[in-house]
Amino acid sequence: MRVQRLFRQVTKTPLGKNIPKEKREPIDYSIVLDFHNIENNTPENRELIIDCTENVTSKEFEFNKDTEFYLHPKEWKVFGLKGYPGFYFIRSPFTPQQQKKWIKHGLEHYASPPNNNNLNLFYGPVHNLWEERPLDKNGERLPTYRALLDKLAWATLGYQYQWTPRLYTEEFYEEFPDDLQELVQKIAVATKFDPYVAEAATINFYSEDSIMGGHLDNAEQEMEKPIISISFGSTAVFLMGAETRDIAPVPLFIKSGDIVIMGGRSRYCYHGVAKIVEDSFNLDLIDENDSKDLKYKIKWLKEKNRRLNINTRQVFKEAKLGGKLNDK
Ligand SMILES: O=C(O)CCC(=O)C(=O)O
Ligand SMILES: [Fe+2]
Repeated sequence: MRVQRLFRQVTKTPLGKNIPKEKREPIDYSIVLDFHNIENNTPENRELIIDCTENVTSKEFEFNKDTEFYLHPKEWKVFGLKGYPGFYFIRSPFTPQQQKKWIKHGLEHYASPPNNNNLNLFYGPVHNLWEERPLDKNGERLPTYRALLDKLAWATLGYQYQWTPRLYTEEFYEEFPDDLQELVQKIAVATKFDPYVAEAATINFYSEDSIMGGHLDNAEQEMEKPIISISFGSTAVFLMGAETRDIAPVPLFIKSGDIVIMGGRSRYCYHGVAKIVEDSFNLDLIDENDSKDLKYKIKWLKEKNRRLNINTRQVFKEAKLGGKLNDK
């Protein structure tokens, strides 16, 4: 993906010396498609944007109400991308308060045992990533497991994806969270991908220097159902590629709360994250009145321009959800 290079900042001099952040050559984001600011797009990108809001939100959904987890669907703004039938972009359908609910869940439950994460591989199950530790012998409070938190890169829900053999097996299954299931099933109804059962999810934790190389998600037996991807925190430049690597991808911004649905053709396309935009953390998430715990998590996200991405998949053609669906 050559486009990827456009978002790579030069951080070192030719002699290998670090260039301080404020002295680095700024990145030019003008070619990045922005669903939040339609008028500001280049004419080429403007051509690619299809407003699907009417089609999606004028329907009478049985869930036509706001909840503590998302806004009323009539407030949703939904877009498609020309040439990618089955791709949808929902502009954040969450208030800052609702975004924080998902962030809290993501950081507390989704990233903790029995769900697998990248830390477990080295350190065994870490149950208390966020907890304050007991006072030390001088009565000083020890910090949280900061060093470990800094290394948190991914967690898995439902059928636990096995990264090395690149597969899911029925034996590695953990309960899929109901709130997330509920949300993505509503999104699937709205975008006509129902029935949809999220059987697995990956949670990705990005920080200011993270990228995700171009890849295909094709370990799922069921490829006709979309990947539903929800992000919080800082803004990413996402690259929506094609079926082969030699076709240039479309770069687009994903901001805090935005939802990307990769169904249809886009389900078979390469994609990746080229850049976490500098100083792009969603400042609406900062609220002095929040609990101490929540403020700590938000501060942790903001300090390294972090981004939390949750993406769900249906794994089996006949959804099994760990045997749960057969019990009914
Ligand atoms: O972070 C994102 O927006 C994309 C993540 C992704 O493509 C994946 O986890 O497979
Ligand atoms: Fe992916």
